[in-house]
Amino acid sequence: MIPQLYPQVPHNYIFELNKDMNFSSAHYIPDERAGACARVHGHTYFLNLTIGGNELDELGFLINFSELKQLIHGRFDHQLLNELPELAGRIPSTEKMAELIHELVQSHLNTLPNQPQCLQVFLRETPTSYVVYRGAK
Ligand SMILES: Nc1nc2c(c(=O)[nH]1)N=C([C@H](O)[C@H](O)COP(=O)(O)OP(=O)(O)OP(=O)(O)O)CN2
Ligand SMILES: [Zn+2]
Repeated sequence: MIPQLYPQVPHNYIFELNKDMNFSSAHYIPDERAGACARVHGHTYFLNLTIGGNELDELGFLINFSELKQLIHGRFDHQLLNELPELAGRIPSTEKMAELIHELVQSHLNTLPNQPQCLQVFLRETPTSYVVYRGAK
């Protein structure tokens, strides 16, 4: 995996966990204003998740790294994003994907007794294009 630089998120949590992963997906932007992106094409997305919290679980984890990978890579890798039920009614832009990933991760974190928080989603779609999403305040 190519080392990435991504912005740091300010917070006061004792622990900050970061998980990097790639997933390869096809998509299209269903509007002629998107030009060539209106045709089905693929990306190897790079994702960095930043999770914060003050309490660990009985394993000493804020959240198991592999749970985060399963939650996102397991769902989006080698899929046509436009056809996924999670994307129903949403355009699979980088912005909307980052927002959805934040929702999926935070929903999972909300089930954990130690209540970690998803502080930042960094989603790179191409070598020259990325989005940072931090959720509603
Ligand atoms: N704000 C957004 N603009 C665009 C998105 C998007 O998700 N949000 N997506 C696309 C296309 O899907 C495309 O795959 C990526 O666009 P782009 O960065 O223009 O891709 P290039 O590799 O051609 O970029 P260059 O820097 O010109 O090489 C379009 N816009
Ligand atoms: Zn694209």
